[in-house]
Amino acid sequence: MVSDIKSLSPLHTSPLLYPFESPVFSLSQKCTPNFHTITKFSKFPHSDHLISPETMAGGSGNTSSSDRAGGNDVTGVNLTSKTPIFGQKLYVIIAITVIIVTVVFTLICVCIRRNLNTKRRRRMRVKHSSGLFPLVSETVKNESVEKAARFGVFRKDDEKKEEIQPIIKVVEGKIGDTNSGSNESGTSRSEDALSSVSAENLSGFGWGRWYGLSELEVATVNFAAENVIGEGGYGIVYRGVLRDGSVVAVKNLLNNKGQAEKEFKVEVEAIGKVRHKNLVGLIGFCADGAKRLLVYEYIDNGNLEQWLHGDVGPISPLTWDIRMKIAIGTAKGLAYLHEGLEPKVVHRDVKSSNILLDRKWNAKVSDFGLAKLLGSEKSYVTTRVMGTFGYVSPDYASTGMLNECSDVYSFGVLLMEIVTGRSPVDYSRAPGEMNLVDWFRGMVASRRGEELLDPKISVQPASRSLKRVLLVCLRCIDMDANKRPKMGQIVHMLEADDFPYRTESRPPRDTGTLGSGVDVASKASSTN
Ligand SMILES: Nc1ncnc2c1ncn2[C@@H]1O[C@H](COP(=O)(O)OP(=O)(O)OP(=O)(O)O)[C@@H](O)[C@H]1O
Repeated sequence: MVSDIKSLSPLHTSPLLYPFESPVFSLSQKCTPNFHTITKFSKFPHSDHLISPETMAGGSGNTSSSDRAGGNDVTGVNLTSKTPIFGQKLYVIIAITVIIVTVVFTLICVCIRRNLNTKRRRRMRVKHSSGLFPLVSETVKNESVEKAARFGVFRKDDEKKEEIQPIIKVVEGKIGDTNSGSNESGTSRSEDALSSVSAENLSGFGWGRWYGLSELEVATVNFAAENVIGEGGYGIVYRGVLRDGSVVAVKNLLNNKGQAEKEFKVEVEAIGKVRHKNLVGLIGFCADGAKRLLVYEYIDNGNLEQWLHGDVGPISPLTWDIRMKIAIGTAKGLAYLHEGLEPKVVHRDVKSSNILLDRKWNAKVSDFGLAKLLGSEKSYVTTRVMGTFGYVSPDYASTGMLNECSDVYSFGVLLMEIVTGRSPVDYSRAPGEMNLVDWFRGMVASRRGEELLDPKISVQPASRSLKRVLLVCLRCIDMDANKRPKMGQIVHMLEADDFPYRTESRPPRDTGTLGSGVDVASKASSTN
């Protein structure tokens, strides 16, 4: 027994552990006296004040004096003796206690640490959130930016650009001369005036930037095929990325018998200085030898023709409201050309492939290659008939006399295309439906206006809204060019909610002119 005790580590003889040993040192006893007693006991085993070793040893009384003298009289600390706790031996209980205390302590530490980390993270989240939009994880953000860049969808400062775009800058002073007169055919005097503008003195225009050919070659990777956006009658359009990272559209004009030079000058003259939210901005140019290139702001969502006639599935993403937004935007762009500039600009090629769209479905009128300038003192210019089949007004086609009313007619056809989803001329349709204008008039005249709606529009507009738009279409294609509304009026008609009802309440004379959609249809048909 004694040898057993001797072999025990000091920990086992620690007086603090005595309370587990005997009822004498039970936990119910006050701590201090016990501690004091125990300490004293270990130092002075014979003290009178001490509880006898016999008592501590459970009354065995077998402890030798030598043991006591050596300070090892720990008979009361028999670690192998059984305790009342589940009948376990003391050292087992001690070991379990030590383990439990260690585990609990570790758990507490872990909990405190975790709590601190969560608080710190919460603080960071609040710091980075504006509260206006949900936070996106960096991985997702990077992925979408990369994807966008790969597909040329947008760049970071696109939003900023959009805020800058709506600035309307009126052309300062006249550009070139304009003319009118029924004796001229072919090249007009305005074109003659334009031809005096050489590539070398373009810098005198005071707008845009002169790009070096090499700069545009780098931007388009040597005019690589994979950067081709599309090809029109006047050149190939490429997507390019300039040195500063901005994305542009570069039109490489075809140099066909000096055509490039001509188109170049016309575009530069017509829209060089013009800035309007609904007109594609011409931001610069390049003239190098015989080569002529135009640099435009890049519009990232294709053109209206693709969205109306492309493969978009059974339901078009172009809802009625989006279509109206596009129509109104286009009308505003044209209204600016006709009514906001001096000399006014007649576009001459209004059609769906020339209406570019951004990601917010803002319409941007593009392709001013056929544009004509028309001074306020002239009511028309006579010129070669140019434009696109199906959109050209019959009066201009038959006389060659051009003014803004021709654009209004083309806009009317475009609006029909927007409503119906049909092309102006479609040979794949039944004979009575090949020509959109004729079919459209006939349908409205027979009070079948509702059937005109593009079946790919999932949610039908209110009949009142549809009627209003049908009416605008018919007014734009009036056979009497002078009766067609101005583009500014068209903007108001399309934007006004109660337009048809206001006109219905007009006196009979006016009703005869405007009337309801159906009345006008009958009138329009009869004038045809
Ligand atoms: N600034 C631009 N941003 C993005 N795409 C453009 C831009 N300008 C033109 N495009 C696209 O390039 C293509 C060719 O345009 P372009 O104006 O040369 O010809 P078009 O209008 O298609 O045909 P047309 O010669 O009969 O007028 C079109 O698909 C058009 O959508």
